[in-house]
Amino acid sequence: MANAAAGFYCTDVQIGPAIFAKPCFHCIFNYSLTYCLIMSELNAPAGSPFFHYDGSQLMVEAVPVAQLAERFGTPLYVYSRAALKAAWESYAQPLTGRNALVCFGMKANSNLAVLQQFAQWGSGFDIVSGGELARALKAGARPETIVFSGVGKQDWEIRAALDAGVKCFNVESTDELERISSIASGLGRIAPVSLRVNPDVDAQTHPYISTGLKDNKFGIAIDIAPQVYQRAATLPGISIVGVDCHIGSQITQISPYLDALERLLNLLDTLAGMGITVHHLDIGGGLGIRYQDETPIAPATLLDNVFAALQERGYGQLQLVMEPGRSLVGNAGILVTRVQYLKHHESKNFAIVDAAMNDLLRPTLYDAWHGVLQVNQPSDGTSALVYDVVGPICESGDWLARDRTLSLTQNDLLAIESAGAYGFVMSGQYNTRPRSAEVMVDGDQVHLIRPRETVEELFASERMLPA
Ligand SMILES: Cc1ncc(COP(=O)(O)O)c(C=O)c1O
Ligand SMILES: N[C@@H](CCCC[NH3+])C(=O)O
Repeated sequence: MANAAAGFYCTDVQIGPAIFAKPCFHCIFNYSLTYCLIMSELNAPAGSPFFHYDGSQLMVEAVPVAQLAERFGTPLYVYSRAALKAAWESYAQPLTGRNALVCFGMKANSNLAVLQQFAQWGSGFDIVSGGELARALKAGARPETIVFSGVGKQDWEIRAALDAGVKCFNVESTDELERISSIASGLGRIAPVSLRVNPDVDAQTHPYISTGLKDNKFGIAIDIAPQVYQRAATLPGISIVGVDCHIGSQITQISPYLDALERLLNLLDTLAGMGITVHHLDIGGGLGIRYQDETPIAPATLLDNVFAALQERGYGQLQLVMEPGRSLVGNAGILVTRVQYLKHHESKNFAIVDAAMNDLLRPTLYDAWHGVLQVNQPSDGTSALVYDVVGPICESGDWLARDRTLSLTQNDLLAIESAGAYGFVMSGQYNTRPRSAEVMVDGDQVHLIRPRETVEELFASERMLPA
């Protein structure tokens, strides 16, 4: 691999589309090309080329994390642009030359700068609200690459999506279908529609993020899908363009995808028998990432299987749409936090940090495991203890990590790994805590992509009663 210091770039070697717009910091750190690509494909958290140690200092690309914490304060979300790009390429490369559209499931991370990068790389977007539509458009999304999912689309959101000219509505109920038709007809429009089918498949993930079982609120039961399509075909404001499903999130087995696909292909057969044909098949998002020791499925593996099944069943001409969220951003971000106090109870040691459940809700909500790194690895032999890393919020559920062996003193910095997906977007202001800042690192460049909220901003729009 070329040496960046000598003025060569990764784009000089044959790795498909250029992953790096800047000199390749992988090379600077003397990683091999194979290593870079394997790490990118596995989307590995710390230890990846994007978040790595230079001596005892944790770096994001070419920037020391401690420097970012000094400059912007903590808690702080930090994203690596190169990690985003590598994750994007893990989909884009296997899709080269294929009839496919990746629509980033932007609920995972909707910062405008993040959306802007994906839009520039050619991504479409999966949205679930009028707010997400506005964000996507602001960030440069092309409306014809936007699919609109969600069980509760409101009239104004349907109108906004029609006005924008989205690719399609992923319709999740018969009531919604009727409403979209009536709004579209009222506007003299035809709404492009794909039914989100609930295939009753167990995604083998956390129950809160499983969406394709018949007891989940999502989609239209596959048993009744043919009759709903039949109804759709008769409605004045509807044009049928696709079939859609999304069975859940943080999926690490391929079998649920293939089971769902099999059911969708059977449905396509039934529809064809009814004279209904579609332009695209949307298999949703859901690919998992490595938080701890999971073995995620590489997008290329899933795609090879999906395209093989489509060919075999005679649907090779369909456009394949995907809606990945977490796997595009999850391991491209960390949450940096500073230790405030250390506290030792008889049976527990607590590291009380300045980030909390309002900043990263996943541990509280799902018992989720996130890696914890010391931003400066101690060299002075500070003795390690087993800590619960907890926040300042008045809830016992306010924890970020449990039972971690760390060598800590007050004011040390920690990095919570795999925080790029469902991190900032799920943050709140509980306990009147301003939401954190977000920065994006690009090689040795640092961009503040969302300043920290101020306390005053938190209640600036509130009104007191007359005295
Ligand atoms: C309809 C839909 N599409 C895409 C996604 C993105 O999923 P993930 O982040 O698991 O890839 C979600 C969230 O689970 C979703 O609900
Ligand atoms: N918020 C979830 C994922 C939800 C997926 C949305 N359908 C998580 O943090 O894992």
